[in-house]
Order: sequence, then structure tokens, then C-alpha cells
Amino acid sequence: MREQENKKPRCPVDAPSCEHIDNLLALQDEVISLKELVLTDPLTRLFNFRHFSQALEQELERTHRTAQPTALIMLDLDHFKRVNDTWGHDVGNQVLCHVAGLMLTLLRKIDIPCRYGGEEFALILPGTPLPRAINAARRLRTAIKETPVMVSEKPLYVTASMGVSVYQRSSNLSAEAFVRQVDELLYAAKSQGRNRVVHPDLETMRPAGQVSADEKAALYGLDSPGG
Ligand SMILES: Nc1nc2c(ncn2[C@@H]2O[C@H](COP(=O)(O)OP(=O)(O)OP(=O)(O)O)[C@@H](O)[C@H]2O)c(=O)[nH]1
Repeated sequence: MREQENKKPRCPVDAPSCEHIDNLLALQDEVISLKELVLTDPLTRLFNFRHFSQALEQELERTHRTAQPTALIMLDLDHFKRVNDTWGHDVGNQVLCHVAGLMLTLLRKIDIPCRYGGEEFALILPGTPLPRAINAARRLRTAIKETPVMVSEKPLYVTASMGVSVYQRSSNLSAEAFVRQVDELLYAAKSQGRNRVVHPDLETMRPAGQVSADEKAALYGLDSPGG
């Protein structure tokens, strides 16, 4: 608050109160909230598809400049139509908000969780190698499966399927092609029985000759396969 006051523009004629400056500040606040509105999904408060597209382009560009990989998780709730059909659309909405809340709790502050559309979510994990992204997806899958939504004091359990992959400096895919690739992994997770995380083989995704200590630690800390 104090910082904001310090940054407040001063009245050019040093009047004790200045209508023009106040109007300018109100306009500034309005621009900030409009910007937020344009980039946010109104139901879940996660970022929307528009922000996802911009942020992914930006992170892939960063990967090319810094060689830090960008991971992407595509997540789709399983049999969500049944939730709507059985419990109604409002409860379906409650489930979407609940899952969004788990994402916000479990992901890092620098991660970018987005509602891709309907019951599908896209999570961008900047500077994240594949083993770490797989761990994050598995933690999320477990949390979704084990944390029910309470509906009229009864627990309602849902599960999610996920595809995970990583974009490296050597990748020459467009952002759209990268999303398609991860979406295909997600649909493999669906066809393999749902409630699982599918990813490319770790060996094939490792940049030649590059195994960081960080990556090794993450690799040894992996949960059980398929989970
Ligand atoms: N409540 C609610 N439902 C939504 C929303 N957006 C999409 N849906 C519903 O999500 C359901 C998606 O159903 P399907 O595409 O058949 O997928 P699914 O039942 O999850 O089946 P699988 O993905 O194959 O596991 C449909 O019933 C949509 O109406 C929303 O904002 N709120």
C-alpha cells in the first residue's frame, strides 16, 4: 500500500487534491481489471485459452533462448458427462472449480494453469524437465482421485487423464504441433483406461549428453510407473 502511494503520480501544480490524477488512477485500475478479465476463465479463475496461446508461444521462445525446457500437461476429466447427467450442471461446475483449486495448490507459482475448454485443462510448466513434469502430473492425478467434492454432504469422486511432454531447444515443432503431440498422449491415456498419466519414453526425450543433477534427483524420486 505504502509502495503504491509512493508510486502515485503527483499533481503538477501541487494542489492538495487533484481530480485529474484521481481519474488517471481510476482508469489505470480499470485497465488492470479488464486485462485480467480478458485473460481469465470466469468459472475457475484459471487463465483462459487466449492467455494459454500467448504464454505457450512466449515460453517456447524462452526455451530457444535459454535452453531451459518447457513442459506441458494436457488434463481431461474422465466421464465428466456422467457427472453432469447424474448430478446436474451446477455440480459439474463445482467439480471444475475444485480441480482448478487443486492445480493452484499443487503447482508452483511460476506454472501457468489454464482452462483449455470444457473439462480440459492445459498446464505450462516453465523451466521443467520431463521427469519433474511427470512427477507434478502424478501428484495432481493422485490428489484429484483422492480428494472428493462434497455434494449435499456426500463425497463425489472424479478422476483425470493426462498427457505430458517437454519442449526442448532442439525441438522444431510449432506451438500448435506441440499441443497436438501432448493431446495425443492425453488421448492415449483415455484409451488405455483413463485415470493415468502418459508421457514419451524418458530416454528418447533426454538431450544428447545432458543429464543434470536435478534431473537425476527427479528421476530417482519418480512415483510408480503409470500412476
Ligand atoms: N458443468 C459443466 N459441464 C461442462 C462445461 N463444459 C463442458 N462440459 C461438459 O463436459 C462433458 C464432456 O463430455 P465428453 O466430451 O463426452 O467427455 P467425458 O464424458 O468426460 O468422457 P471422456 O473424456 O471420454 O472420459 C459434456 O457433458 C459437456 O456438457 C462446463 O463449463 N460446465
